[in-house]
Amino acid sequence: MISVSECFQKLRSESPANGDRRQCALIPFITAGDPDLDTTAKALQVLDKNGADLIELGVPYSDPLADGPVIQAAATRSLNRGTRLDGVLEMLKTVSPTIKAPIILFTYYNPILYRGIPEFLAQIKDAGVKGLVVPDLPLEEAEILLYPAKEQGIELVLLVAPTSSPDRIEAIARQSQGFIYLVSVTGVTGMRSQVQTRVEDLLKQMRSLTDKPIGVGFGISQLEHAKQVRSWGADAVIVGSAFVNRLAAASPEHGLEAIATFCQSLRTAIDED
Ligand SMILES: O=P(O)(O)OC[C@@H](O)[C@@H](O)c1c[nH]c2ccccc12
Repeated sequence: MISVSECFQKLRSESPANGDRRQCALIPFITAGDPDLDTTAKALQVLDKNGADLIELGVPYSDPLADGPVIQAAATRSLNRGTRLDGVLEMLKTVSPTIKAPIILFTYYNPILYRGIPEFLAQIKDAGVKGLVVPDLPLEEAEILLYPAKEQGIELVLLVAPTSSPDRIEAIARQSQGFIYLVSVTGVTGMRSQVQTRVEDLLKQMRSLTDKPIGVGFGISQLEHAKQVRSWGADAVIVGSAFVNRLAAASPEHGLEAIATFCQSLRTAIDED
């Protein structure tokens, strides 16, 4: 499995010479263990086969402060089933060699601190994880995680909020590894009726500060949203709640079918001229 950065380099190298029709990565997010870890393993393979370039996998947590109702409910269901980090990593160890999309693990900071940074990083590396997002890790503390992660070949992706000042955006862009996660709206994750046009300005502003890939997430739930974000020049479109919602269907089989179809339709929408 290639790294997060290599994945974006590959996409850029595949973009047409004129450069304006950049390839845009599709990054789905799902919550591990919802409805169960077997289905998560299958879901990762389904997403990989249906157009995902990278995949975000959320470790369920009891206090997901940055998450909206859909992902909070998924985390609760998963925790109630007994999903724990060790089980997620054990599942990943068997699945990651079978998929090409780099896995980006999503976890809040507490579980990392509880396990200890060196131990945590060694275990996720062993499981085949290539990227890490810790939504509640402030930039000021990112370094204590960023450098040890780098040593393990794991790229720590930092988040830019729409309210971040230009200086802060510049500092985050400099530190972020793999790509920069531009959060499109203030508030929590969750499907919204449209993407804020402010994202277009923010993307332009960030382009002038860095040439690192920029992924846009939060509220993207329609094919139109994905096309719009891509037309604004994003290097990746991140979709979470809309996948989590579809996976939580009447049965695991229905859920897997639903995310396969949705992933394929997003892929087509993003690649269309
Ligand atoms: O769910 P949305 O609105 O599509 O947004 C993606 C988001 O779910 C995913 O990237 C994510 C899940 N949990 C997070 C916590 C913080 C930032 C981002 C996330």
